[in-house]
Amino acid sequence: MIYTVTFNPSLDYIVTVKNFQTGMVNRTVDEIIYPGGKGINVSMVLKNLGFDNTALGFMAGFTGDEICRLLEEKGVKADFIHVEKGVSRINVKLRSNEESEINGMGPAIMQEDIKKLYEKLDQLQDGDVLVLAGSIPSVMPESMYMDIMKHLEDKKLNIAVDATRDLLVNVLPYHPFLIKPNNHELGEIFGVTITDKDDVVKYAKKLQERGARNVLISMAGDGAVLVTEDGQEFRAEAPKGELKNSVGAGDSMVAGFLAGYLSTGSYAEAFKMGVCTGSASAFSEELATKAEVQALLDKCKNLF
Ligand SMILES: Nc1ncnc2c1ncn2[C@@H]1O[C@H](COP(=O)(O)OP(=O)(O)O)[C@@H](O)[C@H]1O
Ligand SMILES: O=P(O)(O)OC[C@H]1O[C@](O)(COP(=O)(O)O)[C@@H](O)[C@@H]1O
Repeated sequence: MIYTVTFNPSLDYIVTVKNFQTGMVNRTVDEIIYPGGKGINVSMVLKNLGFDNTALGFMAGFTGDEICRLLEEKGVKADFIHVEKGVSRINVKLRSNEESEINGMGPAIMQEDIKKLYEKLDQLQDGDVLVLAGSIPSVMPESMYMDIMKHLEDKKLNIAVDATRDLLVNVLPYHPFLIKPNNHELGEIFGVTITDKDDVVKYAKKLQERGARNVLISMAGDGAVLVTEDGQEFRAEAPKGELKNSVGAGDSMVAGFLAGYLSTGSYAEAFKMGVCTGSASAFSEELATKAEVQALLDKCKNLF
């Protein structure tokens, strides 16, 4: 089975404003709400690609109820823990001359809620895939994902982690199957700015030296790089197309990579599938469908 964990789900409120001006009243010309949060997006795309999975995590308040309702409407299996205080986030994605995001910090999660999550995770079996993705509420320790991996150390799981800074770096000694920082997040870890693919490979390998098995680095419109545990290295330019909504492109890439790997056992195929799923979501208003991904795979054979 595949499980995703989203500590900090969201409603993504995507608004378009012409010529956004700070300090002024701005009015939207388009607005839409999607369920979001990194693990949830991975679950939705895996479902679109035909991979049964369960979304785990924490929900709170009326926004949490709406996220659950939207997921049910989409047929995504979910088993969330409802926390007592606060509300799940509404993350604002502002599209104007530039894209800006305001992501909330999320409601507090109590120790007894964490205990309930561990009870669910204790049901995982050898061979299962677990995705730990996204930020955690600001009051929680940056060791959270590491603590989960440590707790599950005796099971033979493939664990993917998509997080930033210490939340990610702390898991490396526990040998995550996959990590997927983007090039900016990779640079942030080492205190450098990374733009070219030689540097991406250099720093991705440093994360492998610290324990990561496979490191997938996304570079938005500049493509992606993968370094694998068996010493292979893959680079690709991004597929060309009209950018419609990049929110969730990274999460789609994680879902595509896992789907590709689970169906073929090949890192080359997983990489292609990851890149094309990320781009198919970027070229679509909503998250990529299987047909959109397949069309891009067919069109982009020359990129790989
Ligand atoms: N503008 C774009 N054009 C083509 N592909 C894109 C674009 N933006 C994102 N993608 C695809 O989605 C993947 C993940 O995007 P990225 O923005 O790097 O992730 P994240 O959202 O995690 O920062 C990229 O590697 C690429 O394949
Ligand atoms: O948990 P974080 O890091 O605040 O990110 C949450 C946000 O990221 C998203 O999961 C999208 O992520 P990507 O664009 O990186 O794929 C949104 O749905 C959500 O609002």
